[in-house]
Amino acid sequence: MTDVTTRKPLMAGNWKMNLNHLEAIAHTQKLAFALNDKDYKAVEVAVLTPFTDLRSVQTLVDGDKLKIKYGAQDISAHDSGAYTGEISGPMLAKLKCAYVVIGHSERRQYHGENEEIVNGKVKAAFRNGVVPILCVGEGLDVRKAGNQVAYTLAQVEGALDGVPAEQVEQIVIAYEPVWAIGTGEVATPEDAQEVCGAIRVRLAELYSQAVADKVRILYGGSVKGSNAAGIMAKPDVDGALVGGASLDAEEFVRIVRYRDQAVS
Ligand SMILES: O=C(CO)COP(=O)(O)O
Repeated sequence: MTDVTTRKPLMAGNWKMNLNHLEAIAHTQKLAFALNDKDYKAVEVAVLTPFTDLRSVQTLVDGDKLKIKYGAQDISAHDSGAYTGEISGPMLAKLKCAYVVIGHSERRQYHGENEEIVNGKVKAAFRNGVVPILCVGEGLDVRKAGNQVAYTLAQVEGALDGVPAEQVEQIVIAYEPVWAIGTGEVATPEDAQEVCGAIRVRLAELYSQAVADKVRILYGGSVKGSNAAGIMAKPDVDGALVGGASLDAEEFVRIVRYRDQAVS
């Protein structure tokens, strides 16, 4: 049994490598102008920006007391030192980042991030008080072979190795089937529920039902205003990690307001 009442839905926009710091300010202002207290009461809203945008977004959010949360798209496993080009947990914490995306499929694919690296980054985020949004999900070959559940659960277990229950209960896990990212190919609500539900069952086995009930599990992959309600209707889907559609303020607001849409 899952306890949906304790999990506030999270709609997080992963901007990927889009929007410079000036565009980031304009875009965040647009979102803030469109969203109201009713939205924030029902849903937590976050933007996950390129590193170069974070200081600008922080200044805007602090100055205007916005309720939008923000975070980064990657973190170093190390807290300081000779790691040219990397950004550390203490740096993100200083910018008051609420979240950091870890193990996105694009980083696994283009930057060779394996389970060990992802695990180190999850630990670095918790060490510095930044909540990881851990991305997992299978490619098309795994899906075609019908192994999506086993594959994704192995990623979850690898990423959480040695992470204590009191941290795990705060984590956000995003199930993003790689074949549905940026392709317009959305997993059906049933596909999303199958894997999100299996992740929760495994968390209950690894930790406890109480921990599993607290973890928010998002779906990601071609989420739009028109399909968000159907995905959100599933009991183990607690939000969405939105790529392309998060760059369009009106569309992202439609996703935040998924409750207004008919479940198709
Ligand atoms: O990768 C994603 C979010 O992290 C999903 O991207 P799209 O919404 O563009 O498919």
